[in-house]
Amino acid sequence: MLLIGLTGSIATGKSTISSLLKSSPYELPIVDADVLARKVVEPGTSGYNAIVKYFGPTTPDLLVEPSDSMPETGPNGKGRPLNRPALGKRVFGDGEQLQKDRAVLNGIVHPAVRKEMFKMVLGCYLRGHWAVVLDIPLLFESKLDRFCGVTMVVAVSDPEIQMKRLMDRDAHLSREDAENRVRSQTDVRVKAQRCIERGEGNGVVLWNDGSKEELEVKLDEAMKKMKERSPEWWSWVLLGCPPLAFAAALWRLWGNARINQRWEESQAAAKAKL
Ligand SMILES: CC(C)(COP(=O)(O)OP(=O)(O)OC[C@H]1O[C@@H](n2cnc3c(N)ncnc32)[C@H](O)[C@@H]1O)[C@@H](O)C(=O)NCCC(=O)NCCS
Ligand SMILES: Nc1ncnc2c1ncn2[C@@H]1O[C@H](COP(=O)(O)OP(=O)(O)OP(=O)(O)O)[C@@H](O)[C@H]1O
Repeated sequence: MLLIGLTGSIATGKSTISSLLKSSPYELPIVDADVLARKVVEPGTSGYNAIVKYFGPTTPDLLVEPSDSMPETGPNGKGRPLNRPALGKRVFGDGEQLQKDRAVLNGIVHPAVRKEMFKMVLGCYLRGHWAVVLDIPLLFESKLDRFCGVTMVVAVSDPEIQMKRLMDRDAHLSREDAENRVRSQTDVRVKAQRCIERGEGNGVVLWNDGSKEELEVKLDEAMKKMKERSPEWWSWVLLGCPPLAFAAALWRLWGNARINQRWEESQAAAKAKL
């Protein structure tokens, strides 16, 4: 089964692409890291408890305010849900403390997300899907690209377009909040370059500065090429022969480790030149 790692930066169009891939003619299963990241911090989970313990004492508005519709102990007695915009203010940006707090939050959320992802991917493999889309904003940062047959980066070349789409969609964010969120991630053009350097067939960049219709056409071309390289019969062969599937996965891991080593060396060489 082909793992398609879909990434980009905030508001560059990942969800737009994943909803296209979910529907006809592709009808691919989607594993959405943002959705899982919400699930693993619901009241009562160990993720929720760890966040409340670490951030609670210094973040007075960490939980949703009690109200007529929100009891003090939460809707099911397990605590009130996290106030996500408040937690976002606490961790997004590039100050030292913000980076430290973000690393703590990532350390709580990411392992739980990876566990859920693994279960979902296994389910897709057992159902005989030829491919599954892993929609992961921090695909490269969390090194999950190692497991992907193809990485797909949705990027915009003009930062102003990204900022405008983010602020139009999330009207509650001030410009400063929006900039802090963008700055909390690797620049999307760097992700696009990294994707290109994976080479033909291993990396696809979808530039999304134009209209949604243009994006759809680009996606269609990319998916046609991908399907040619990874035909459906191959996923049935792998399903019928788990040792072969295991060997193919190891081969992929090794190939990706080499790709990533080349990228890190080129980044180090570029830094040394400065
Ligand atoms: C800080 C939180 C509570 C803010 O929640 P909010 O509902 O406002 O935003 P949401 O979760 O929808 O994220 C929106 C976008 O922000 C970006 N983002 C989220 N978390 C991070 C992070 N740790 N680092 C950089 N960018 C991030 C992603 O592009 C994401 O698509 C939330 O983003 C969070 O729990 N983040 C840590 C977990 C994480 O890394 N999630 C990303 C996928 S695993
Ligand atoms: N080509 C486009 N033209 C106009 N608007 C677009 C285009 N592509 C995406 N958008 C809009 O931009 C906003 C951000 O897109 P989307 O939600 O797909 O981004 P995302 O990368 O999934 O964001 P996040 O990282 O926050 O989950 C949405 O409101 C979407 O409708």
